[in-house]
Amino acid sequence: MTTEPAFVAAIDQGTTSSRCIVFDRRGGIVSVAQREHRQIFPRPGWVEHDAEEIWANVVQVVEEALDLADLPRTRLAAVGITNQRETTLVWDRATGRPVHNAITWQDTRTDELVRELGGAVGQDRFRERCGLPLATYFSGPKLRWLLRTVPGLAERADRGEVLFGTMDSWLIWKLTGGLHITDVTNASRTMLMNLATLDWDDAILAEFGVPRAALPEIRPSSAVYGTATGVLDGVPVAAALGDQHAALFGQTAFSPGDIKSTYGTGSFLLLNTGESIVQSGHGLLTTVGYQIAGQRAVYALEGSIAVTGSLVQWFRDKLGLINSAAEIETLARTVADNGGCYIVPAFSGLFAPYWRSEARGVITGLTGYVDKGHLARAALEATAWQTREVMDAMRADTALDVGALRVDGGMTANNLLMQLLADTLDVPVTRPTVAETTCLGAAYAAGLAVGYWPDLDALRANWHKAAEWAPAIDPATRARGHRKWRKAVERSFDWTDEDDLPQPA
Ligand SMILES: Nc1ncnc2c1ncn2[C@@H]1O[C@H](COP(=O)(O)OP(=O)(O)O)[C@@H](O)[C@H]1O
Ligand SMILES: O=P(O)(O)OC[C@H](O)CO
Repeated sequence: MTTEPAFVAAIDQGTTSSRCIVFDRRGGIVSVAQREHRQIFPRPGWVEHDAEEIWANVVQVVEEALDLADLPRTRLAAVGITNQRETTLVWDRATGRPVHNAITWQDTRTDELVRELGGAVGQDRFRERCGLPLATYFSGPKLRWLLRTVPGLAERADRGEVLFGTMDSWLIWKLTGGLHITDVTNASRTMLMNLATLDWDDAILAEFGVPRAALPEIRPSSAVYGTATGVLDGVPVAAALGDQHAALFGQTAFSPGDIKSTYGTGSFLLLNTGESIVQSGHGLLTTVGYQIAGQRAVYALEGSIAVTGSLVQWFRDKLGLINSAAEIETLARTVADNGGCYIVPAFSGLFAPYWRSEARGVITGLTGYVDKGHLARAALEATAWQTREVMDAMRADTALDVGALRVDGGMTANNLLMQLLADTLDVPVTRPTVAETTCLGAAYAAGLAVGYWPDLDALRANWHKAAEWAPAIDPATRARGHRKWRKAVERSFDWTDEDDLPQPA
């Protein structure tokens, strides 16, 4: 029996669960294990995670995935990490204990602090250096909140006694027994990293009141950081990427103009812009796509959409119109079109390209003719139109020829949605054979770092199209739909008022 390392593992530490997948050399899935963790809601708008619980889950899913594959850890050539982005943790350097629960990316407790940091100049004050608008979404404001709020923490951070990290850093620290590292993609979501130098930006650090002593070393996404101890004893820890960046890598979107969209609870489009740092004039984020050790970073433009799959969950859990997410397709297929109805799911404002926190959801175009089938269809169309607006922004920001859209994520099981996307975008939509592109991307980056895969071409050769949808509606129908969608979006604006009561979590 051979004992050569012949597999690569990926750990995906997501918003609702942690997973481990073992892959073979063709990028095929050998085993999967997954565990959910608690969502902690201390107050309306606050969402925390217990980092110790997450670590315990990670250990369990790694053990389970190895057991299921019937593999000892010695058969792993490397492990790669991918993670929910922006979620912020501070822990004690000496004890390794978190000083506070992790503050997640959806948490809006820094609303006021963000307005204060923006001052008269507003949300784009730091954009040129870090690629991001000032928003509660990113790690920097969350870290500032912790340093200001937890008694004695700022002084301890100055003395280097406590460490900041996103979930990649936490897992690398735990896996390696004490290396304090992050990768360029995760660092690019903090607001604290300068996109051009790929180092922490001293001027921003000073404004946010963050000492360098608390920050991890920034490394490429694909590089050997160290060797694991404990559950993966002896296995090289060789990659880290934010989950959306990992999906870009897993889709082998390595050339400028390549674009992927991941359809889960929300949706995230990333467009590879090569070595160019493209500043968006149309509401997109500039971010690092990935960096391979010894090479220059590859940048990306990102369009983040807050609500897509969660609208389907709302149909199921709050309206009771369907029993499962998949049933939305059956219901939407009972009608030929949306019956004039449009849904803008601005449940907590609108992200890209609008960034309107005061917007709220609307259902518009209602007549007595509209039935639940039309509503279901409008819900799917909302995902398509939101994607279209992000792609339009990408086209406006770059001269890149955006070809087919590579899709992945839970919603891509919906074939009607895939056709609606192709019709709305007027580009082909392709779905790969391996839908787990996030884990696959982390595995690819780790395998590349240890020579398990020789180069990007070997990874490209692993990508196979499972299905493709071509645009099939006439331009006049598309244009009419677009016009109506824009009118519907405008009706969602300016909804919240100063004296609105906070909504319970
Ligand atoms: N057949 C389907 N049609 C439409 N939406 C779906 C379908 N299957 C799953 N979803 C939606 O996809 C989301 C789950 O996708 P997943 O990739 O697991 O998300 P995440 O990684 O964000 O948890 C849920 O919001 C669910 O409502
Ligand atoms: O864990 P997910 O899949 O919900 O992704 C979260 C994103 O990384 C947030 O930016």
